[in-house]
Amino acid sequence: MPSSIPLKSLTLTSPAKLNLFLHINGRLDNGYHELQSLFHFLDKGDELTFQLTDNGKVTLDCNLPELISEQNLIIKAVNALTPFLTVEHKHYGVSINLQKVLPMGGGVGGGSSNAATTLLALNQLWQLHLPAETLESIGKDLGADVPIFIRGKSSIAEGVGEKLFDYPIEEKWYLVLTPDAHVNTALLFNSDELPRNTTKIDLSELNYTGLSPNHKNDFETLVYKNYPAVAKALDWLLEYAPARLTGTGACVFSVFENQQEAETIFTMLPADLSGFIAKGCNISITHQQLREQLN
Ligand SMILES: C[C@](O)(CO)[C@H](O)COP(=O)(O)OP(=O)(O)OC[C@H]1O[C@@H](n2ccc(N)nc2=O)[C@H](O)[C@@H]1O
Ligand SMILES: Nc1ncnc2c1ncn2[C@@H]1O[C@H](COP(=O)(O)OP(=O)(O)OP(=O)(O)O)[C@@H](O)[C@H]1O
Repeated sequence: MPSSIPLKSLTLTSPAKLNLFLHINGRLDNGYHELQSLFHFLDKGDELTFQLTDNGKVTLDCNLPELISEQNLIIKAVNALTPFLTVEHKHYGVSINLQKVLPMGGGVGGGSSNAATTLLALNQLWQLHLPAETLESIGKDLGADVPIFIRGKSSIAEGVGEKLFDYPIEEKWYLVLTPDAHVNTALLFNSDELPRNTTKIDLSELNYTGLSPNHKNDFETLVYKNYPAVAKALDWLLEYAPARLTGTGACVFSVFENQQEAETIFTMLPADLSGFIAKGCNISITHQQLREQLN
């Protein structure tokens, strides 16, 4: 498509992320935590369709009607971009459809991913031409993980999560279990029982080779203790392979060399547990699709 003809619509997958490790290194005076975490993308996500309109209106439709609200991070992302519309484009609106697939409050970052996908899509549809750094800066006010989804590259996060460094790894297959538990991120960060003294890794010496004991998720013990559904899922996975919590949970995952190995374990999943299989990606699927649709 010639670049002079504006796109009328975009359909993009808004992917899940996993925190392959998550170390808490300390607590700052403002209550926030210094951390180090390896973020990797999965090839599974929510489907978002954006239709350009010329009525100045923003609408959101969703397969889960309870998600249609001004609090939805998609709407917040749209609102954060409207000040960037120029006078001649003030009539631009957008009609958005969200097909929610990812578990919510599961540590796979669905809400942050949706916000980032929205910023990336509207930057194209509304022809805002904002550089990635500006989108990341807008995104960080919507959620700590939004900039990572905007960058779209497997990354190590440092500081309170704002310092990002590319960290591509071998792309493998993940079995993710989705326990029926809603963890409260802020509460966990504030727990007296959260370990906060993991030694900071010198990133020039980091050699990530999978779920080895060299790396961990510092929330895991706390979440295991307080959320029986997470404990059950983790215990089940550990029967077959090393397993870990992502983010502050509730999802847990194991990694496999190929799809077949992951499928073999998945077929043994008891009826009272649920999950999915996905491939790890160094480049977010949103970015892969944007490249294809813009060329
Ligand atoms: C830890 C991660 O799960 C890793 O993916 C995410 O960064 C958390 O992202 P999120 O759920 O979007 O959480 P945010 O809304 O940014 O932060 C929720 C709360 O967690 C605490 N918080 C968050 C990040 C950080 N470095 N230190 C903190 O202490 C703060 O109390 C904050 O109010
Ligand atoms: N577009 C959205 N999709 C999902 N949840 C949203 C969205 N917008 C707002 N939310 C709210 O955010 C909450 C957490 O959603 P999300 O799926 O991002 O959690 P998460 O996977 O635990 O993320 P993280 O790993 O960043 O902690 C939901 O319970 C919901 O109330």
